[in-house]
Amino acid sequence: MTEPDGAANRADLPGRVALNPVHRDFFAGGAGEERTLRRNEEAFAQRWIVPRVLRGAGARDLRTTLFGTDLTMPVLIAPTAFHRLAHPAGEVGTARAAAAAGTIMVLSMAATQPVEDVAATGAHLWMQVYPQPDEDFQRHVVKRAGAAGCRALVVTVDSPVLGRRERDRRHGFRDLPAGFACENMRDADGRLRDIAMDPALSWEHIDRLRASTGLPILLKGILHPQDARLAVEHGVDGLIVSNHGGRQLDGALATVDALPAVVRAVDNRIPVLLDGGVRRGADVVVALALGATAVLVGRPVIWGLAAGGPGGVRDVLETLRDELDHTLALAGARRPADLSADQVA
Ligand SMILES: Cc1cc2nc3c(=O)[nH]c(=O)nc-3n(C[C@H](O)[C@H](O)[C@H](O)COP(=O)(O)O)c2cc1C
Ligand SMILES: CC(C)CC(=O)C(=O)O
Repeated sequence: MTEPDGAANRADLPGRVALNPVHRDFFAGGAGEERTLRRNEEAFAQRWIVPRVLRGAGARDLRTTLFGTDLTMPVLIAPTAFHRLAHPAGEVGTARAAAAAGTIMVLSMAATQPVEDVAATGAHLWMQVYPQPDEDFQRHVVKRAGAAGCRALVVTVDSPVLGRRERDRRHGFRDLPAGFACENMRDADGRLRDIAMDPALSWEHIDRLRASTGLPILLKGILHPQDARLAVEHGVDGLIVSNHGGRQLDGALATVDALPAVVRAVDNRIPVLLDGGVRRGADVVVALALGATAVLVGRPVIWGLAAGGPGGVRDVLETLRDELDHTLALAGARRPADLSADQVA
């Protein structure tokens, strides 16, 4: 998606705040040569919808239910770090837009505002966590998220180490500036912890997490069908096919290319979601037709927030809703479930 710059950073639009170029590169960038970042969008551009006709489909119904939560559309907000660097309204602003649009926001473990404040918007929230090797601390974070009202846990499993983001390296951008903190990384005494990434973690960690919480658990960052099967065996409730928006393993498979094999491996036992490169209603239709229950969007939400605060995020979500509705109509479907894989070439 085109990054806001130049004219898009004009200060004369409501709620618009010029984005610091270092922060813009943090949001926009990917790992290495950014091959996977580009490929996520290209892979959607190379999928073609085969419409069905004369099906009497009538008015569309985009409603979707995930783990008992009713959504107005199958488009969710992916967890992304540091929203206060995009706009002073921060994660609370993004959550206001999610509440207004009737969808779920996945709150990043690297959010710059406390989960309690974000939940106070009334938005449906899921909490994203990087599995923490200090499991007492992890249980504390999970308990706090549950107490605040988060309805599911999204465990990001594609980050045994942090990706090499060359834009950040060039800028020397390593951490949040003074005055900002990852507010959900406080321990029981209020002290801030760093987010740990640990290449030694294994399925046993997921088993213990599974045993420690009644919240539904989704694994985010699954690309291999065998990992999808293992996730089902380990009692996971949902999967997010994701390569972290090309920010972790550069050279990783594009998500829409990975989706069909994961969907086959899961065989309808749990919902499969997808993120990475979803920019248009047609992309949503392709992912749904290939078996995704819903999709998530990352950078488009950040650009909306930077451009117009909560109203900007709302515009992004409503544009996706309109495009999805329109594309479904043209594809001959009333509901997402009417789409089938033979409608994608
Ligand atoms: C600026 C930025 C920060 C991100 N932070 C997180 C994060 O804290 N946790 C996480 O699991 N994924 C994170 N992601 C990955 C997103 O959840 C998602 O997988 C990705 O952005 C989807 O691709 P898209 O941006 O092409 O829509 C981040 C992505 C971006 C762009
Ligand atoms: C601060 C990081 C842990 C979050 C991030 O940039 C990412 O997950 O891509």
